[in-house]
Amino acid sequence: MEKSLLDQISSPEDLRHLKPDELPKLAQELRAFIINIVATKEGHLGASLGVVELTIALHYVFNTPKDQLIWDVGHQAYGHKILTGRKAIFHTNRQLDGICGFPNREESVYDAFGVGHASTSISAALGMAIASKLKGDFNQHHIAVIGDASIAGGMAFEGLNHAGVTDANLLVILNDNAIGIDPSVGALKMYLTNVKKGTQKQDNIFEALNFNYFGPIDGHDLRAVISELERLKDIKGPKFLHVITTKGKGLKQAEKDQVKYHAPGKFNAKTGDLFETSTLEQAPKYQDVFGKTIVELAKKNARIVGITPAMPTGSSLKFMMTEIPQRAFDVGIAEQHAVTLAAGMAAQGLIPFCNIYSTFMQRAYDQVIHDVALQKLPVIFCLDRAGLVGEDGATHHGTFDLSYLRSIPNLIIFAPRNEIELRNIMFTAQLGLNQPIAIRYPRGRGVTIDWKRPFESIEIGTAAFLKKGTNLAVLSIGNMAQHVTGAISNLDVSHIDMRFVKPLDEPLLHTVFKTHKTIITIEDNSIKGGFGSAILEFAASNNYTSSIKTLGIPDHFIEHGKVSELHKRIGLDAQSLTAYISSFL
Ligand SMILES: Cc1ncc(C[n+]2csc(CCOP(=O)(O)OP(=O)(O)O)c2C)c(N)n1
Ligand SMILES: CC(=O)[C@@H](O)[C@H](O)COP(=O)(O)O
Ligand SMILES: [Mg+2]
Repeated sequence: MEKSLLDQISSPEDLRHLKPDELPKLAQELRAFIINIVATKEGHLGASLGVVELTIALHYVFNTPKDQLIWDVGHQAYGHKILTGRKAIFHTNRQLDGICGFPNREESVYDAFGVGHASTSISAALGMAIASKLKGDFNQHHIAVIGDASIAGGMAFEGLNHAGVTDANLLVILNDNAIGIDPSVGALKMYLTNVKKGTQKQDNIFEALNFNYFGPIDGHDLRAVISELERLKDIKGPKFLHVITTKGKGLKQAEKDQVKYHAPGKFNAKTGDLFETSTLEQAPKYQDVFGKTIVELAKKNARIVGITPAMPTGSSLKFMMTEIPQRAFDVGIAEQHAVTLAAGMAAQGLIPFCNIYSTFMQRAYDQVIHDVALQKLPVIFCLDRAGLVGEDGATHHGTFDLSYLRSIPNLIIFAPRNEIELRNIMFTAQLGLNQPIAIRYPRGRGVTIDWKRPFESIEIGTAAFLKKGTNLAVLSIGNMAQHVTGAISNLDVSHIDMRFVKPLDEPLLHTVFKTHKTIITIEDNSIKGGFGSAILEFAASNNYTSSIKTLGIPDHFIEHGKVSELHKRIGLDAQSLTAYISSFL
């Protein structure tokens, strides 16, 4: 049987030997290959389908890996991975010990920069361009490919602003498909829509920033994209190419329902139809408990507002955006702005629930300290995707929040062990705490099917004694309590769900330390500086000499894989915990 074009490509070198009129067939094959693998192995789909032609054109025209190609976020880089020597292992994408779902410098020389979080590509590419120049290499190209939602992130603008006053050999390609995970928002989106209509070319915002602006061009017209890139190669200095694409291109359902097919889960590769899994008799996702509870609370309390930076679907704030649109805000990929916006609202007496994935909150650290905590503004942070998130891997695990938040004065930190606790702390927080609170909860489903129970308020700084035993006490935080409950069912040990990392339930801790010789802390946050560290500090400052063991995320970045596999690997699954705890009895 004749080899397909895709089978003949083990590196972009091979691609560059193809004739231009062979490229559309290659695009077809590449698209089919991505669809086939993602249909069974899961992952991000729509974004990679949308840039198939652009990916081929970039590797065809530029001399990668010498020329540096940087994908913003990197969820659209599947075609890039497949064309750069990873076709044979692409079926391991995002799986334990398989390749990473995002470009990763350790994985390939073609992955010029590690990504996962949005809006970093322009700064990174500019840094490389400046470095090339300082090293005396004037022939290297530096290309950042950034989406329309990511270019609205503050950091992207900071990069453009700097690049515009340099003579760096930088090409920024805007992949404009008018959608992020959810529809793009904001004035820039409206501006780009007008540019596409041809009404706003003369006062081009990118030209105003000293970029040479080209486009917009059809990003699925391979011939047009290649000829434009060839032309731009010879133009020095900062250049901007505006490319119009369709997210999900080539799969009917993915083009039609771009939100669902951003990362659709398993689907039928032939028909494109999703495999619906029954959710009957399953506990709800934490995100849905958040989304439904905020609506319930906001209907009774007109001061409640909801904020999400570009994750209405992922956070389930979309429920409030549908039911109470005037009080629910998607601010785009703008975590820093989301936090300070919440601070401003709180300063005026509103009750903002600011929902940010734990990993993306890392972006807004100064805003949490300077704009919220220092002024004791009662913002309610809901940090979704805390702990290990699974297949997105190291860039996305929410395993640092307890460490980076715990040192901030005035901030209450709470982690629910189940959905009821999440509801009740949301209820408690909106009653008025006069200070900010961070509520962190995990990705995925909880444990309580009948989660919608009447609200009960939670006394700040109180733990829950779940099991009484002798000599050894396990102190857990958040949904790690579920692992511990499973692990100790046959052991004579105490189990306390501490609930609050700050303030700690000190009266209860005094009792625990006085009555147990061994204390084991368990968290799905970094061991360094997290919940266990708080207990160590408590013991040291009270001169307790009990033996304290801290379990949690070890001091290295955790790879991708199923959450259950990762927990097992680091000894946080119930079975490993049983063995560990038993060794002290
Ligand atoms: C700092 C940060 N916030 C949020 C996200 C989650 N996220 C991943 S992709 C994405 C949308 C990106 O849209 P766009 O740049 O237009 O690319 P497209 O998916 O359309 O190709 C978002 C919000 C992220 N990765 N990083
Ligand atoms: C690429 C990216 O950052 C998002 O698409 C992320 O993968 C979403 O994660 P969830 O699936 O947990 O919403
Ligand atoms: Mg987009």
